Amino acid sequence: MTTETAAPPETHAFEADVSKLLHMMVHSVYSDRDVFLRELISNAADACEKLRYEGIATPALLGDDPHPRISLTLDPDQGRLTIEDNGIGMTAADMGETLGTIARSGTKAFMDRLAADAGKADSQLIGQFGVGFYSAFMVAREVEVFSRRAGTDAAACWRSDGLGTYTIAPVDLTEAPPRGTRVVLHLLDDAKSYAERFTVERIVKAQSGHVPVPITLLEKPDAEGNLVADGAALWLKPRSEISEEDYADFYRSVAGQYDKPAHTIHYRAEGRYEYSVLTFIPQSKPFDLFDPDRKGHIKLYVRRVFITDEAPVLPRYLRFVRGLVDSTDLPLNMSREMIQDSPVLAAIQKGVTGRLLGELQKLADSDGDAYLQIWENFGAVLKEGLYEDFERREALLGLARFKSTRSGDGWRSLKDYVADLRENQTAIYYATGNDLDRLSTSPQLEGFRARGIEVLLLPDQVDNFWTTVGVDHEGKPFKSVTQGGTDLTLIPLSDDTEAPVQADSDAVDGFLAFARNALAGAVSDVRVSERLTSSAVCLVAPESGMDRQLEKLLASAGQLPQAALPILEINPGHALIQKLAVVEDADELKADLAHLLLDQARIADGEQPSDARAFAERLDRLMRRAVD
Ligand SMILES: Nc1ncnc2c1ncn2[C@@H]1O[C@H](COP(=O)(O)OP(=O)(O)OP(=O)(O)O)[C@@H](O)[C@H]1O
Repeated sequence: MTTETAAPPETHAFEADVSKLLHMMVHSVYSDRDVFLRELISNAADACEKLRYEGIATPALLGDDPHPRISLTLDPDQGRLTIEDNGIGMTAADMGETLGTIARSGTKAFMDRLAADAGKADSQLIGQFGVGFYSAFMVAREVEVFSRRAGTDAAACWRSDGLGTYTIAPVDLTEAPPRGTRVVLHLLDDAKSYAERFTVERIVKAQSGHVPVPITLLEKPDAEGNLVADGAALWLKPRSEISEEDYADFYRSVAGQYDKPAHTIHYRAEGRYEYSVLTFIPQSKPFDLFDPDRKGHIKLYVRRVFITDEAPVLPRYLRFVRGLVDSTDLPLNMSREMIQDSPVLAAIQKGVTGRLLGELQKLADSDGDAYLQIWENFGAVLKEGLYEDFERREALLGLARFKSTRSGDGWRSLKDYVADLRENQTAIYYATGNDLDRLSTSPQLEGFRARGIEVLLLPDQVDNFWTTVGVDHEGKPFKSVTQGGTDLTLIPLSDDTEAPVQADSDAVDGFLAFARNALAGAVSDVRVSERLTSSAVCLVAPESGMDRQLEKLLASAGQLPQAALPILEINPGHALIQKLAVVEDADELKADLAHLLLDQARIADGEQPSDARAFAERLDRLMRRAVD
């Protein structure tokens, strides 16, 4: 059988982004060029898995060659390395779509980072992201891809020197694999060692030993092939037979990560449903951790057949976990969409989520330092579960670690917090913000410090949300230090704290009334504070109102028409307030000072004065008075 080969190759220009990427690859100073082989083997394995999946519905695609395989053929004389698979293959149109554009989401993220770094070709970045097919140009002066899509009678060749253009042309069927893809690398002079057995074998063993497709190595084009990786599914082997390196290697190939796993969880669930789980918690934050789509990365297999990595195997707040679940019970011939809605998948999700949280708790109990490393990387994501997963809120609260007015450089658990509750303390106090340093010096904390009451300092955006959903712990509600009254007076001052000086309350009341009037429209009330010991003023939210930080966040996102007016709290023991309270007949000065005090409280909260011009004028008047 032959195809029409007369058509001349069509020349195409790479997408602008691809050209940029290629330029970088070619001029890369990245020392670990070996990664190109992992990328190409992983593409070949993906192609085999895609075929395995399509072969379920259309067994004819597999023909008389049902077993997936990858071969690596070396040609040291010609300086060539060929990677061939009998997977799904590509049509000429597929090649145009996938090998001239950037398909890979990781590569897109890589390009974004590159753009953000003003085009600096940082070799570290290549290592961090991996850049798929194009990494071939780190070692090759020319790349040819011969491919034949399963079930078709046509083959095509893609060819490029990586310098701006590529060609696609139909080729005779004898030039392509009977099914699948052959990638031929014409190696650069300084990359000829990639056509040597020793080098290639070492790299495969180190990087791709656990891809679920067997890999054979041919030392020369016509040599006998040697098996260098058996394609056995690592996750189905007993734990006792798997070394830490095996796990780390598998993690890198399954997760496309370049670090080591911080924690590995491998087990087989037996009972109503049977499935194997092999998951990893990365050691560093993946680049897409805070992408808005919050996509998970667990691959779903059914009896060793890769089905999808889009299924919601884990809740979104566990999206940092990498790995796979292989189910025995899901039917293989179900569409991906139906699988997503299947009760079996729901049961698996429940089981795996519970187990992962349980394992994290075990780690927290047995190796606090290792656990804290995980929390530091992923705590902000796990806390989303406090908001979204009511059923596991207790478990998640148990896992949560916090910075607090007592944590110093360490972290505090709620168990620690509750153990140190002060007499009469009925709530767990917290302050939210986006800057830990500013939070820890905020005036609202003064009264709590004076009473030795610990305040949790919550700097992540998600903290503004979960704290509002009625969370409590051991019967103690969470309460914002900037919200409503505090009843702090019921809690005694610490022994080393002097009782605040109380000013003549009539005079203070008079000033409060004056300030209420002067600041009408800017605050909802002006009142005496229990929170302050050294600062003169602070702003708080009304008792029934939203926490101030959340309100600001929602208002700035346009989700609140207008933030509610705050309450200005005044420290009656503060020298300035005491003096101000007894000033008579100087209403203009007192009004200026009341406004300046309000602006001062806003600034302490990380805000701007409400009217910059009026603020400057008031300050100007005051400074003139001071020097007159
Ligand atoms: N051996 C192959 N067989 C079939 N298709 C391939 C093969 N190699 C590459 N491709 C196609 O080219 C595309 C681009 O490959 P590339 O490695 O750049 O990204 P990717 O594999 O899609 O990325 P990711 O690893 O993030 O999924 C692949 O998605 C696939 O469609």
